[in-house]
Amino acid sequence: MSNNSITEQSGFAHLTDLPCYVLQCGQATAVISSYGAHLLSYKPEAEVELIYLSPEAVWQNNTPIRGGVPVCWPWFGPAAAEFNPKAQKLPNHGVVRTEFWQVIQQSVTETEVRIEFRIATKELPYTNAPSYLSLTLQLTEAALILTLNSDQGLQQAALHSYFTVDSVHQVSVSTLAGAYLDKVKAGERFDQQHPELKFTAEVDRVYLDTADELTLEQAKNAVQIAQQGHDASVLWNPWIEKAAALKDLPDDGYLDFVCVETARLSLTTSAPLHLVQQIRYLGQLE
Ligand SMILES: O=P(O)(O)OC[C@H]1O[C@H](O)[C@H](O)[C@@H](O)[C@@H]1O
Repeated sequence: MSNNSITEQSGFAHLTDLPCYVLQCGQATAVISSYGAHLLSYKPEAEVELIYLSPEAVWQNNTPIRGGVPVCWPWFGPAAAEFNPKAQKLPNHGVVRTEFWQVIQQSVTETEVRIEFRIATKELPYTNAPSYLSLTLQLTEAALILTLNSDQGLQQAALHSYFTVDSVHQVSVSTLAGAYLDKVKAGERFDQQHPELKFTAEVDRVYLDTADELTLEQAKNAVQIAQQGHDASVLWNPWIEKAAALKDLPDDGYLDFVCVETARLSLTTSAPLHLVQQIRYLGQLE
């Protein structure tokens, strides 16, 4: 008999009263909130946390949680004109980060623990919008898999994962190739020169046509990030000045995480969404 389980819990870390579900599969645990269907923690082993949550994150008053894995949908970043025909003031990264989602399925087996959240689209400011979004979290002993699904319609989406690191100065993400748009340089297009990206300044890059697998390596350990259904991966670290400007991040908080985001950003397709990010701990490095 396994001790695999799903348990409801009120609050996680300093986020008192936040409604959460704790999943356990063998030694692995994950914590996800129904607010934003927001993953807050993934520990493949008891003492190993892979996800960063800002100690200054808040969730009341329509604020998205800083850290974890925010779900960006149905647009990414500031809403493009296609999503915003009336040029309204719209939230960054869409509308589902600050909504409560419904749990529609839970299952616990010997090998996998799974929970599925769903949210129906409220009135969106544009036509040709999809009607729902669902997020499935699958936890096994070997990996955590997040999957976003929705029906047809114009939509962008991202699993905006914040990975915790010992020091941003000792992190690299590989294997990167091809073109990227550099949002730090007004979206200008560049070609990646090295297969590895190291963080030495603000990074906000949209890599187009990225590999299906990326590796986040730091001094002591490594994490594999496998993706499907994406047309881009976004790498982000706000660095010193932007971190200081973010109210819900400590000034030196930028040292403690990098974001590796699996995204679908195309504005020229209305195909149903199926976006997957799988996180696998590769363990201690020799
Ligand atoms: O502050 P947020 O709305 O959560 O956005 C945080 C960041 O998300 C993504 O990584 C974008 O590429 C960045 O431009 C943005 O600053």
